[in-house]
Amino acid sequence: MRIARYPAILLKKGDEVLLGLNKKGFSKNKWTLFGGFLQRKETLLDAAIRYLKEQSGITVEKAEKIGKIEVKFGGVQELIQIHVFLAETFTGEPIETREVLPKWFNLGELPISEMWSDVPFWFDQVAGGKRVKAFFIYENETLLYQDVDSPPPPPPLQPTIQQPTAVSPV
Ligand SMILES: COc1nc(N)nc2c1ncn2[C@H]1C[C@H](O)[C@@H](COP(=O)(O)OP(=O)(O)OP(=O)(O)O)O1
Repeated sequence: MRIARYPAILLKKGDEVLLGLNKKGFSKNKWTLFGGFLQRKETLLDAAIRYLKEQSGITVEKAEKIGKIEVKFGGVQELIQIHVFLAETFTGEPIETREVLPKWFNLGELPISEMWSDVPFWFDQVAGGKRVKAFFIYENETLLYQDVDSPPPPPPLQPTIQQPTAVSPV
C-alpha cells in the first residue's frame, strides 16, 4: 500500500490554537492544521515549518514532533500519515493566503463541525503537549473506526557513565 506522508503543525498561543480554513484541495472548506504533502528531499520538520509559513505567514524556528495520525479511506490503496508537530514560539501575524484563511480559536471553541471527524479523538492531547498515535478508517467522509493510543514520552537521554573498575586488595 502506498503511504502519503503529510507534515502538519499546530501552533499554540496560551489557550488558543491557530487553524487554517482550506480554500481548495482535499480538505476544502475544512479547518485543519497547517500542512500538506511531503516533497522530495525535505525533512518532515522542515516541511511542516515551510507549510506554516506559506499558509499563514507565521515563522517558527523549532517545533516538537508530538503525534502520528494515520488515516485510511475505504477502497483507497493509500495510507495517509499525518506527522503532527507542536510549536509555541513564533514570529509574525497570521495573514490570509490564496489557499488558506488562518484564524485563532480558543481551545474550548474549536469549529469541530467543520473539521475532519478524527480531530476530537486526539486534538486536546496534542494541544496539551501529550504525544499521540492514532489510526482511523473513513468511508467517504464518515468515520468508521478509531484506535487512539498515547505512547509514553521517550526516556531522557542519559550520559554513559563509566563505572570505576573494582581494585582487588593485594
Ligand atoms: C482525512 O483525514 C484527515 N484528518 C485530519 N485530521 N487532517 C487531515 C486529514 N487529511 C488531511 N489533513 C490535513 C493535512 C494537512 O495539514 C491539511 C491539508 O491537507 P490536504 O490534503 O487538503 O492538503 P493539500 O496540500 O491541499 O493537498 P491536495 O492538494 O492533494 O488536496 O489537512
